[in-house]
Amino acid sequence: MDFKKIGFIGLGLIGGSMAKTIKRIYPGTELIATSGHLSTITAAFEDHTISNDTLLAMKDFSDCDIIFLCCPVQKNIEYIKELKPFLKKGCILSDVGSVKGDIHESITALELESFFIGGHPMAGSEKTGYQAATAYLLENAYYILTPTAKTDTTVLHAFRDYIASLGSVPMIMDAKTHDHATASISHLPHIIAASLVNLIRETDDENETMKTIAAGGFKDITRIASSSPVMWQHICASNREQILTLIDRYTEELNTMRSLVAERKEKEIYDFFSHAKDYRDSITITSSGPLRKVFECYCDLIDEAGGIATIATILASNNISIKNIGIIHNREFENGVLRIELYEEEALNCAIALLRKYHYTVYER
Ligand SMILES: NC(=O)C1=CN([C@@H]2O[C@H](COP(=O)(O)OP(=O)(O)OC[C@H]3O[C@@H](n4cnc5c(N)ncnc54)[C@H](O)[C@@H]3O)[C@@H](O)[C@H]2O)C=CC1
Ligand SMILES: O=C(O)C(=O)Cc1ccc(O)cc1
Repeated sequence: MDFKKIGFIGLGLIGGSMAKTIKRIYPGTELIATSGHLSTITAAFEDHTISNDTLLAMKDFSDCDIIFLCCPVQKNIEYIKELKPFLKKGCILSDVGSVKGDIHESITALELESFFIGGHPMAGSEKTGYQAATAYLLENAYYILTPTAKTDTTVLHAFRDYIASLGSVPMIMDAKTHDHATASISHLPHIIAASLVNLIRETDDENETMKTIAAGGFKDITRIASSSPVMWQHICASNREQILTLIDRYTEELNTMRSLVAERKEKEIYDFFSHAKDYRDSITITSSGPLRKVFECYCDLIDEAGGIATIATILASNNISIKNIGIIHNREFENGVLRIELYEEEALNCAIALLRKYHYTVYER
């Protein structure tokens, strides 16, 4: 299937990243977009991602082969009604929203099932807006597709292959399974992060002692509390039932822990953390998705001129190619450490053994 012209309604972090990815991989595809703000359209026109430089009406999307709805979830649903009269025959209507049940209900009510394939890239960040969009955000990320009962199989496969050609990893499932899973692994965590931040905001003293000394753990677990409030307001309204069930289940979990602490049940408290650790350790951590495994180690730099060159020479003279190398400073390595990325596991293991042989301190994570 040849997708020559693609439209975006909403061009923020996700819509903008989709558009930039498509332009990178298929520079000949014409992309058009509308958004809440003209400045977004101007920016995307000026960087040559889209071909229009004004806000568009729904009729302007009538010759698109694919239309991606990329606004907050309830706004996407509103747009479907407005778009209906202008969908050309064979156009694929899709979305990138974090909730799928609601939009499928509207699609059914509007008898648009043959046009619609729901979508949800499982990547993103706490940032918002076109300025945060990148042509690589969705690379290697799972991209869930939720077809309708009336989606043509050939069309579904063509769309799935197109998503794969953009570098994401398509996964087909039904809307209910999607909403149940995302309520657990995404929606509840965002609620917990925000509630934790609000708790600290409300209980901190006038010197902001808590905010000042907030350690890495607090920052790690609350990064997503910086996400768009309007986006999360829409998600909570749209996946209401699943989220309510999860909040109840989580409240039970907290109450159980509360009782264990109150009753000083040391063995059970140990088990609580130990079970969590084992399960968390079993979750593969990759930089942005399921495919990319990073083969990296961290090495203390000896403070002398040519320190990096010495390490590079040791590796090169043993036929180990370096994929990436650089000094990083973070919470864990405040004074800086050399991050070395290799191409494969065997090379990583050899590099670690070699560097240790030369008395470097090497950290694996
Ligand atoms: N932020 C993330 O990490 C992820 C978000 N999503 C989903 O992607 C969708 C978009 O989210 P983001 O790109 O993060 O948000 P964003 O805030 O970066 O962009 C939203 C876009 O929708 C437009 N918009 C908002 N209200 C509008 C209105 N009333 N009329 C016209 N345009 C309007 C904005 O102008 C902007 O172009 C949401 O449905 C969200 O659930 C999916 C995966 C990850
Ligand atoms: O930044 C993060 O870790 C996220 O969790 C981003 C995110 C937000 C919403 C989604 O529907 C999917 C991914």
